[in-house]
Amino acid sequence: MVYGSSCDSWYSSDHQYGFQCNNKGARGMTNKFLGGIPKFVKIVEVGPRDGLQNEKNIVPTAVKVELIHRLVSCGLPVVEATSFVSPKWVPQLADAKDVMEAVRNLEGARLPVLTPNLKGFEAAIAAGAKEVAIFASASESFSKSNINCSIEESLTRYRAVSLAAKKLSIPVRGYVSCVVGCPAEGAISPSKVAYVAKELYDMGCFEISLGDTIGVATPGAIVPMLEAVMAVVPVEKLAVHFHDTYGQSLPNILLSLQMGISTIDCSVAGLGGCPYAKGASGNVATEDVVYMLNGLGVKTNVDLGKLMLVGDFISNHLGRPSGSKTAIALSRVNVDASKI
Ligand SMILES: CC(C)(COP(=O)([O-])OP(=O)([O-])OC[C@H]1O[C@@H](n2cnc3c(N)ncnc32)[C@H](O)[C@@H]1OP(=O)([O-])[O-])[C@@H](O)C(=O)NCCC(=O)NCCSC(=O)C[C@@](C)(O)CC(=O)[O-]
Repeated sequence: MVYGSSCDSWYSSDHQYGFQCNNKGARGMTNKFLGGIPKFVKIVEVGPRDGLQNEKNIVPTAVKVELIHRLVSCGLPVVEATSFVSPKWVPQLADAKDVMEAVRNLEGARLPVLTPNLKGFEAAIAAGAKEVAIFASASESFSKSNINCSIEESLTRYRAVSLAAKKLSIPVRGYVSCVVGCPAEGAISPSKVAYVAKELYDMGCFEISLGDTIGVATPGAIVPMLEAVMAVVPVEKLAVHFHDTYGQSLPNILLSLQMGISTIDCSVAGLGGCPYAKGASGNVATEDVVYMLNGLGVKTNVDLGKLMLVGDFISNHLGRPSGSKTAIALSRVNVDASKI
C-alpha cells in the first residue's frame, strides 16, 4: 500500500477521494470554538512500549528496533521505546536492554523507557536510556495488580527513582493510570487523580501523563478530572493518554486541547492494551490523532504519509489490520503516493 508523504497532500487532493473538508476556519484559528486550542501539539508515540507490551506472541527485537527507527523518521519528537519491568510480569518486553542498546544513539527523538523501581532505573541507564517514566495509579486495586504495591508504596519507590534520576540529570515523566475508571473499583474520583498527579509533579516529574487505562472516559468525565488536576499541576505540564475501548478518544482529545493540553500520547495503528487491565483496547491511533490535528490546523511536524507506512509495517508483522480508522479509510481508496 502506498500513501502520500505530506500531511497537506490529504487536503489538497480531497476531491480525488470523494470527500471534502473545509479547514480554512480551523487553520486560521478564527473560529470561536477552536480559537483557544494550541497551535502546536507534541505527540508522544507509545507504540513500541504500550502498544506491544500486551502482545501474546513475542515480537522479535529486530522488529521492535526497526519500528522505533521508522517512527523517529516520521518526525515524532518522542517515541517511548520499552519498559525495564520484570520479565515475569511483562514477558513481551524482556528484551528491553537489547532494544535500548540498539537505539541508544538514534538521533531525532527522545526515547524514554518505563522504570517501575530503582532496579529498572539502573538497568535502563546502563543500557543507555536518557529519559525515564514512572507510572503510578489513581486506583489502589490497579496499583496492586499492575505493580504489586499500594499507591503510597509506589510513591515512595518513585521518590527514590526521581532522586537517582536528578543526580544524573535524567528527565522523569510521570504517569497516572485509571484517571477515570478502574477495572476493579469502577469510577475513580478526580481528587484521587489530582493527589497522585501532584505527588509526581512535586517529586520532579517534568510532565504528567493522565491515562484512561481502560478507555471508559467520555468528555463528561474528562472535564471534572482535568479541572481537579489543573488546580494543582500547571496545564502545560500535563499530557493525556487515552485508550480507545469505547471509541471516545478523539472527542476526549479535542476537549483536552480546548482545555489547554498540548501533549498527546498515542500509538501507531492503535496498538496496545495493558496486561493488567482486562478488556482494555489499544491506545488511540497516532494516524487518527494526526489526521484530526491536521484538520484543525494544529502543527505536529509528523509526516502522516510516512506514519501510514509504519502502521502497515507493524500491522503486517502482527498479521492483523490496523486499528487506525484513517489507515483503513485510506487503504480503501488505495492512495498512491506518487499520484498525490
Ligand atoms: C514492579 C514490579 C517489578 C514488582 O514486582 P514484584 O514481583 O513485586 O517485585 P520484587 O521486588 O518482589 O521482585 C520479584 C522479581 O522481579 C525482579 N524485578 C524487580 N524489579 C525488576 C525490574 N525493574 N526489572 C527486572 N526485574 C525486576 C526481581 O529481581 C525478582 O526477580 P527473581 O528474584 O524472582 O528472579 C512488577 O510488578 C512489574 O514489573 N510490574 C510492571 C507491570 C507493567 O509493566 N504493567 C504495564 C504498565 S502500563 C501502565 O501501567 C499504564 C500506562 C503507563 O500505560 C498508562 C495507561 O495506559 O493508563
